[in-house]
Amino acid sequence: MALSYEQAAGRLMVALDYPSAEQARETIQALKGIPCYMKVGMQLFYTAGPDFVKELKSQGYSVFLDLKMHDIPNTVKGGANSITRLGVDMFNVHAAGGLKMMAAAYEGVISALDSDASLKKPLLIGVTQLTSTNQETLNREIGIQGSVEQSVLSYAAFTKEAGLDGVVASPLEVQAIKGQCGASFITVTPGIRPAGSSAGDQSRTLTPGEAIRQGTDYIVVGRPITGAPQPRDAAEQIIEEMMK
Ligand SMILES: O=c1ccn([C@@H]2O[C@H](COP(=O)(O)O)[C@@H](O)[C@H]2O)c(=O)[nH]1
Repeated sequence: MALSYEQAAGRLMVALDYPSAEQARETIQALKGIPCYMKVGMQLFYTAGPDFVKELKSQGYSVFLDLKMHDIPNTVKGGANSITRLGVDMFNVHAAGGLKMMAAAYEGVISALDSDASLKKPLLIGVTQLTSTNQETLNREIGIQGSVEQSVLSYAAFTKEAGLDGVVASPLEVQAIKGQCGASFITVTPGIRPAGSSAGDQSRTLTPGEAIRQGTDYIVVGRPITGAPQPRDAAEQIIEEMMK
């Protein structure tokens, strides 16, 4: 079924990969009124910090804090507790940290919710194989044998077992993930490239329309919007394509 404008925009996550809050604010201003998700990653968070997340929340945005935690379980539990208290709508950990680490992240979320009844439960997502990873990198450099899809599905199974809400994967793996883990298991898919745009460092890509037709829940788009001469026009074109 075709998506409405609101539905499509709500499934678009704009990656605010900027070196300063000021630069991110320019894009936020350009996109004003578009009810998209905002994704804050390492580059922006390490410079602008929790205050910037709070600023986005005060403007009414849904926020995905993409810090991809990967550490010992106790540390990740503490990190998940702090992130939950920040009030984000979604955050993630690397599935490569293992079942215990992911379960600890979940415990961190629950402990934060238990300590403050006003908090909302964020979606907790496991990163499978980065969308920049191709078959050769996986086998030769990362040292995991088998296909990228097999590895993604294996991580997705452990992510589900740990009680998380879904995974980050490429749009190429969405159908297999949904087939294995169920339709309600959330897929968040970067590696989105509108036709004709440069792949850059992304290896496993589809266009916005193709990703939606694969059944993904959220598409993550950075440079095709932030690097466009008119970011608002680029975002509107992507939303239009998602609605077809
Ligand atoms: O596997 C992953 C996980 C996260 N990302 C993040 O998504 C955006 C994509 O940005 P583009 O400019 O559209 O390539 C970026 O913030 C990544 O850190 C990912 O690409 N792949």
